[in-house]
Amino acid sequence: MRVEALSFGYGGRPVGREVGFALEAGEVICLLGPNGGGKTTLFKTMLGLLRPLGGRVTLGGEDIAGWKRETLARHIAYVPQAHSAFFPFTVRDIVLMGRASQVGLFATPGAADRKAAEAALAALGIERLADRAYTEISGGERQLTLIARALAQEPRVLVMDEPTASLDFGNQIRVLEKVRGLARTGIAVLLSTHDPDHAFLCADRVALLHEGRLHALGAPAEVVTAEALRLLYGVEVEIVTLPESGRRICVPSLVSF
Ligand SMILES: Nc1ncnc2c1ncn2[C@@H]1O[C@H](COP(=O)(O)OP(=O)(O)OP(=O)(O)O)[C@@H](O)[C@H]1O
Repeated sequence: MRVEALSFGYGGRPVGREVGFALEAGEVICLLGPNGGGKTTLFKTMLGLLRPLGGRVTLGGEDIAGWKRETLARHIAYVPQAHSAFFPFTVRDIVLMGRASQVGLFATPGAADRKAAEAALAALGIERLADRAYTEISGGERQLTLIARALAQEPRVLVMDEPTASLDFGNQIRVLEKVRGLARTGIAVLLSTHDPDHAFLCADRVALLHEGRLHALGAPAEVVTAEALRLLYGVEVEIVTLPESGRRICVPSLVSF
């Protein structure tokens, strides 16, 4: 998938300008940027939910602007920020809805669809929630359900908006592991996060969105620096390399200490 000189925003008012990058099969790109920085707006534009103010988004060389919703959904899955629920569908039904792009919105799901849904529930370790109402589970459990729904879709590209935001520490790590596993199967993953350590844990490349522009894009060690985090978030951070593993971690400091 390619994003080419993309400008995006609402009602003709740009939030981001001239953003360009290619998301390759089998890679994970982490998008970092401050609150209100335009990450969700970029994603919605990449998914064809918002019309670009300039530039274009292509998949397999074709501009997605002319694609029907169903065609898009056959290739790209979206995990939105965990939302509140209104209809008491079961978790299994929500995950099965991920198959709608494969079977058609009003077609009855077949055995293969049910199998894909069960496999997605198992992959996220939430089989025990399958018969619970989506309106009666926790925010983190909803997030896991939405990820399972995206998996059931069997997409080429997976766009995830802060997929770890409402998860407990264990589930954050398990979801990042899952993301790496998906990339190994050839899926291209773009995810936003507010935790730069997550970029160190799971990203092949990191993109920084600053004041509506792509400030940097590259290997985590090159892009996630103390200077960059100061610029993005206005805080002091030390990047420490662990002696045994060579892994990097971010250690923020409190100014008043
Ligand atoms: N529907 C909308 N109409 C008009 N402006 C919007 C709309 N949604 C968001 N915005 C504005 O667009 C800007 C970018 O918002 P966006 O949600 O893309 O940021 P974000 O990086 O995803 O933020 P966060 O990290 O807080 O989720 C913000 O200034 C926001 O107020």
